[in-house]
Amino acid sequence: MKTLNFANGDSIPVLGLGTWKSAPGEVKQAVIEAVKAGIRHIDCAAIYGNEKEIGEAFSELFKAGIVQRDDLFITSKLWNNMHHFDDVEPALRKTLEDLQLDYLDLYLIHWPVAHKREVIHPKDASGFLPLSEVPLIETWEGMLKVQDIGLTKHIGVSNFSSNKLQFLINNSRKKPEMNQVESHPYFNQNDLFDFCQRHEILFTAYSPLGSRDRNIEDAPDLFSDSTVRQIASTHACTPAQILIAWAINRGTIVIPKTVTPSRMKENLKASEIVLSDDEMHQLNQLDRKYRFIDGSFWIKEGNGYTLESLWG
Ligand SMILES: NC(=O)C1=CN([C@@H]2O[C@H](COP(=O)(O)OP(=O)(O)OC[C@H]3O[C@@H](n4cnc5c(N)ncnc54)[C@H](OP(=O)(O)O)[C@@H]3O)[C@@H](O)[C@H]2O)C=CC1
Ligand SMILES: O=C1CO[C@H](CO)[C@@H](O)[C@@H]1O
Repeated sequence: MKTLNFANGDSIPVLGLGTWKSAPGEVKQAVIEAVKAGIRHIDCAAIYGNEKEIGEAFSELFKAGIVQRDDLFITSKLWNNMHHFDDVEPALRKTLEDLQLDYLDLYLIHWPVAHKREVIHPKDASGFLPLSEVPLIETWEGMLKVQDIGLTKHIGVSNFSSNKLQFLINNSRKKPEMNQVESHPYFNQNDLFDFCQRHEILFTAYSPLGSRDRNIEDAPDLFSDSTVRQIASTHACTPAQILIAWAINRGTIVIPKTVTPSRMKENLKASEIVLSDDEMHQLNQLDRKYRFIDGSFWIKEGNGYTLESLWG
């Protein structure tokens, strides 16, 4: 499996398994099947509500000797209600307990949005905390601490704009090692990707297939796109494989979610597809700045967040 490297030489497999929406009752088997198929990178988050079951999968895989801990690259994310400096370590310890691990490979701040500790999903403005009260730099200091004490090898962020990354670069002793954001040919995020490359920050593309299990009303369908289909037919592969190959050929990490074993193999195989410069150009031309995760769920009247302040 192809990998990219962190500054210290540690590697991350370019293809990972997403686990959002992988339901209790299916996610354990999905992770076991994925690892058996050869996937070595699993993307988790406390908010996905399935880390306990994923932990059972890891425990079984290790006990059966199918892989060892250091064969896997495991990511998780700090939820928005644990942004205070003193909350970061307990949040990560809970994730480690659920995943039955001693350390993570990568821990990310999930969103540049803060909630009150007791509020997981705010219904209105009263559940939020303004960033002036819990500045992102405070949360980032908490991330540095959990890395220093060995609970995670690498630290980074998710859903951060270049301005927010620049702020951490300017104001901290260590910059994020990863930014995980939405990216696919309808929203290629070229500028943000360039920024990350210039600053040696790795870039992970989430929802690379268009978050298809959410059935978003009026959403465009990447699989029906005529350019994607035509390139798929040239390579005798599926549209999903072209979308994954596009992400990998341009130098990003990509984390398609699936609970279907045949798709795990299909997605893994996509990492071997080499796209020509012309094919990459055609796919890059498809950009229409379309977000399947538009962040509007964070904007509540009077909470101080706007789409401009979220993504800008
Ligand atoms: N940091 C963040 O804020 C976010 C992170 N993420 C991460 O990124 C991951 C992926 O994004 P997500 O939004 O889940 O959506 P994806 O774009 O990965 O789409 C997942 C859907 O595609 C289907 N699928 C997967 N492979 C294939 C294939 N080869 N052929 C046809 N259909 C396929 C899956 O079906 P099935 O499972 O039924 O096989 C599922 O319905 C998440 O699971 C999560 O780990 C996602 C959103 C936000
Ligand atoms: O990773 C993600 C999926 O789940 C979360 C909501 O429950 C999203 O906010 C987030 O972007």
